[in-house]
Parts: sequence; C-alpha cells; structure tokens
Amino acid sequence: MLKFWKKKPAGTTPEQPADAPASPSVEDNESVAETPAVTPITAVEPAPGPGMDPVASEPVVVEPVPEAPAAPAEPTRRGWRDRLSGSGFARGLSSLFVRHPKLDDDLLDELETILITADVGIETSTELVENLRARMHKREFADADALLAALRQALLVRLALVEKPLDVGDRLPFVILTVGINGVGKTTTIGKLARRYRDEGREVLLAAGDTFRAAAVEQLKTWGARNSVPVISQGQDADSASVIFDALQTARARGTNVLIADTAGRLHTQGGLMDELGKIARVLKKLDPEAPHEVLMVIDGTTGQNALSQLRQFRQIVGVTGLVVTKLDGTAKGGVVFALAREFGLPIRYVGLGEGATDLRTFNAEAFVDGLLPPRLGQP
Ligand SMILES: Nc1nc2c(ncn2[C@@H]2O[C@H](COP(=O)(O)OP(=O)(O)OP(=O)(O)O)[C@@H](O)[C@H]2O)c(=O)[nH]1
Repeated sequence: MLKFWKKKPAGTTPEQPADAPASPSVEDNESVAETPAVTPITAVEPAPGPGMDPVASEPVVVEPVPEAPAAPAEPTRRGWRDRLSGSGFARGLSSLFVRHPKLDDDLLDELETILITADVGIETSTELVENLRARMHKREFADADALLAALRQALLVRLALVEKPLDVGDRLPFVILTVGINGVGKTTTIGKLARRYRDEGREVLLAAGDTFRAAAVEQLKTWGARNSVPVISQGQDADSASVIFDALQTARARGTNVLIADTAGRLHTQGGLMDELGKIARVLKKLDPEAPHEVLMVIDGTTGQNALSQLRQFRQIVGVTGLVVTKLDGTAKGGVVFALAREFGLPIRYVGLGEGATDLRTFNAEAFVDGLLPPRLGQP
C-alpha cells in the first residue's frame, strides 16, 4: 500500500511565521520579489487547474512512500583502511619505507614529494617534513616506526580542529542546504544522509532543489524511494527557492526532524546560479530566521587544490558551515582534506568512501589518518 499526502484545499493560505508581516511593506521589496509562490501539495501530478497557483510551473509533489523499506541489501561496512588504501597517498606512503629503510634525508625528501603530490599543500608538506627532519637530525627517532608515529601525530594535530560531527539536535526541522559544483556527489550524499538519519529513527524530508539538471530530480526520488523518505519536487526548471521554501513549510507542518535540500551543481564562476544560492538562503529565513542550520558544501576529494578556490567562492555567497569530502575511496589523493583544514578550519562533517547508501562516514581524524598510513612496520 502507498501512503499519499493530503491535498491542501484550494486557496489554503500558506503557513506564515508568527513574526511575518501580514502584507509586505513598500520597504520590503526584496522580500516580495523573493518570496516564492507556494503551490498546493498533492499526492499525484494533476493537470494545472482552478485552485492551483498560476505562477508556479507545476505542483509540488510529495512522493509516495513505500510501506516496506525497499533498500537493497548493503555490502558489509568495510574499514577506513580498506577504502583508503587505494589512494595515491596511501600507496606512496606504504612503499616509501620499503624503498628507504634507512632514516635519512632522501626518505624525507620523498615524503615531502608524496605529500605535495597528494594535495596536502606545499606549506603544510614543507612544514611537516622540516619539523621531522630537525627531529631526525637530533636523533629523536630510533627507527622508521618512530618516524611514522611522529608523522601520524603531526597529521592528526592538523585535523583535530575540523573533526566536529554535525549535530542535528531536536529542531523541527533541522535544515541542511547542500551546495557544490557539478558532479561532486551532492545528490548521492543526500541519499546517504537520508539513510543515516532515517536509520537513527528521525523523520526526514528531501527537497529536490536541483531543478537545473534533467535527471537530478529523478535521481533524488530514487534515493527517496530506496530509503522510504519522501521527496518534495516540482518540474525541471522550476524555481529552486520555491521548491525548498515549500519543502520547509511541509516539514514544519509535519514535524519533520531533518530537511535536506539539494541544489543545482554550479561552478563558482557562474554568477547567476551563485546568486540563486543566496536567494535560497534568504527565502528560508522568511520561515525560520535561523535556517538553513547547516550549509553543507560537498567537495570531490579527487579535485585537489581546485577545491580550495571552490570553497572560497561558495563561502562568500552562502556562508558554508560544514564540509563533506566525497570519493576518498578509489584513486582520490585525499591530501586535500589537510589543505582544507589548514586554510578554512571548517568542520568536515562526513566523508564519502563509496557509492552505496551506507558509505558515508562521520569524519574521524584518527580513522582517516590511520587509513592513509601504512600499519606500523613489522605489523601485518
Ligand atoms: N567512489 C565514489 N563515488 C561517489 C561518491 N559519492 C558520489 N559518487 C559518485 O559520483 C557521481 C556523481 O554523483 P552525484 O551525486 O550525481 O553528483 P552531483 O553533485 O549531485 O551532480 P550534479 O547534480 O551534476 O551536480 C556518481 O556516479 C556517484 O555514484 C563516493 O564517496 N565515492
């Protein structure tokens, strides 16, 4: 059996926040222009007719929720090391000590090259290696294991401040706005987050705010259906702010715990689309002045240093509050995590270690660093 959501009677007044002005004043021009038309919520997509908002392109649809979870069996969770060991970073480090069994300057020179090649960043790599070199010359390290332990400690210190898990608390709803450039894994990450929060027993709602890419809405609906999480959507090319505004209204009415909004992938150089993000954030504040409670920027771990300029630009427009670094499994260099931590100090909330629904991990600096470093020499 499918659960359908009730159609609002025609002419239903959209919910207004208690402090919202009854009618916009002349000074409130921006607010008039930016308050999106609210469309009725229906269970099916009816043809436009009387009672429907003439401004909106298509009705908002809450996807039917299958009664039994349709999630496919997930592969068993594999460890961080297993997932990270394929990266150039991990492979370089593990062969380093085999090729340079002696503690000498050549070993440290090569370590520096590995760090730089893995996108750790020149300053961090040089700082780190010069510190180890000074200690090596002072004969602080009895053997390669001791140097490895010091490297581990130095890497951990650099990540300590960004290990701050996201606490969605007990707001109704906690609003997460996801942003990022095309193809970084935003939609996939939303699907994984939906699964995670649902598994924690929270009510989740997704907003298909990526109205730009044809397949994006369908992709989100698939994730929603797979995890038994409803999705609010309008047609392609609908106003993204309108979809997300509607979704927040619905989430508030339903007492939803977490609302996760997708947005179109955009390059930080695309001015119009970047402005749209600012608009989405402003429109949400009309219903909840503190929303979005988290602006989660999704970054592709394989993009390297380019990720830094992306984040710089997005931060200016929409005030990013947390990061997800995806695709750290496979061939990702992974070092960008250190570069991001150094330049921004923004919390890294999650990392993507695969394409499956449970392949999103709360960022854990120790697990991450240990996944990159070879096991202590002499250990299996
Ligand atoms: N290996 C791996 N692949 C991932 C991960 N996260 C996402 N992907 C893959 O990356 C590709 C792009 O993911 P999407 O979620 O469609 O990316 P998007 O950012 O929503 O794309 P746009 O809508 O174009 O902006 C898909 O093939 C995903 O399966 C991850 O952590 N690891």
